[in-house]
Amino acid sequence: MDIMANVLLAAGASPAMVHFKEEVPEFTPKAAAVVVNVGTLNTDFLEGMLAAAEAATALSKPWVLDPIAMGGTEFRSQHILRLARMKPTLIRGNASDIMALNGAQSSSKGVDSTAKSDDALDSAKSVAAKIGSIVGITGATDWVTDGSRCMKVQNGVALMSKITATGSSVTALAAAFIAVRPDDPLLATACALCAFGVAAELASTSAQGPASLRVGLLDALHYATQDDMLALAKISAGDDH
Ligand SMILES: Nc1ncnc2c1ncn2[C@@H]1O[C@H](COP(=O)(O)OP(=O)(O)O)[C@@H](O)[C@H]1O
Ligand SMILES: Cc1ncsc1CCOP(=O)(O)O
Ligand SMILES: [Mg+2]
Repeated sequence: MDIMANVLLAAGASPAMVHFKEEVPEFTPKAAAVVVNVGTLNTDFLEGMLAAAEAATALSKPWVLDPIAMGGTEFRSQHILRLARMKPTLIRGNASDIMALNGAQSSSKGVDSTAKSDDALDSAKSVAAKIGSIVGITGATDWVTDGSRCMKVQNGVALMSKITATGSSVTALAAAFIAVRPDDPLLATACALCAFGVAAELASTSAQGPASLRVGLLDALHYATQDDMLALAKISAGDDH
C-alpha cells in the first residue's frame, strides 16, 4: 500500500485507500478510477471490492483488477474469477496470474511469476476476448491487448521484480492513466507501463540494489520530464515477439 500510494502521488495522481463496503457509495463518485487489488484478501475486504466494482460499473467509471496470485488458493481463484466476470476496464497481472486466469494450472508459489510474459500473450488475448476487458501482462516485456490489438513495451529493469508491489503500483498507475484517457484504455495502459519502466531505468543509473531503486523510482517518476519519456520510451504496436 505504501509504494502504490507513493507511486500515484509521484506521478501526479491522488490516491485514497478505501476498503470497507460502507464507504463505497459515498466514495466511488469522487474517484476518477477504481483499483481492485486482491493482494491481501479477507472476507471484509472482499465485500468492499465487490461493492466498489459494482459502484464503478454503475457510474461508468473505469476500474482495474489486479489478480494477484490467481490460482494460488481455491478461495482466491473463485473470487478473482467473480471479479473478472464483472468486466473490469483493465486486468493487469504477471504472466502466471494471467495464464491461471485463462484456466491454466498455476505453477507459481505465490505472488511472483514463474512464466515469461511473452508466453502469456495468447492467454491474455483469450481472457480479453472472453471477458471484454483490456488485459496487460508485465515482465521483461510488457504486453497490452484487447484480444485483437496489441501493444508491446520494453522499458524497465530486471531489479524491479525484487521490489515488492511494483506490479500493484503499475496497475494503479495504469488506472490513473486510464482516468485521463478513458476513450483509449489500451493506449493509456501501454503509456503507464512505459512511464513506470522509464522511471525505473532513470533510477537504475544510481541504484545500488532493490532498496535504493525503490526510492529512486519514486524520485524519477516525480522528476522525469516529457523529453525523458520520449527519449527512452520503447513502445510499439503489434504482437511480434
Ligand atoms: N525482467 C524485467 N525487466 C524489465 N522490467 C521488468 C522485469 N520484470 C518485471 N519488470 C517490470 O516490473 C513491473 C512489475 O512487473 P511484474 O514483476 O511482472 O509484476 P508482479 O509484481 O505483479 O509480478 C512492471 O513495470 C514490469 O515491466
Ligand atoms: C507479497 C504480497 N503478498 C500479498 S500481495 C503482495 C505483494 C504483491 O506484489 P506485486 O504487486 O508486485 O505483485
Ligand atoms: Mg502482481
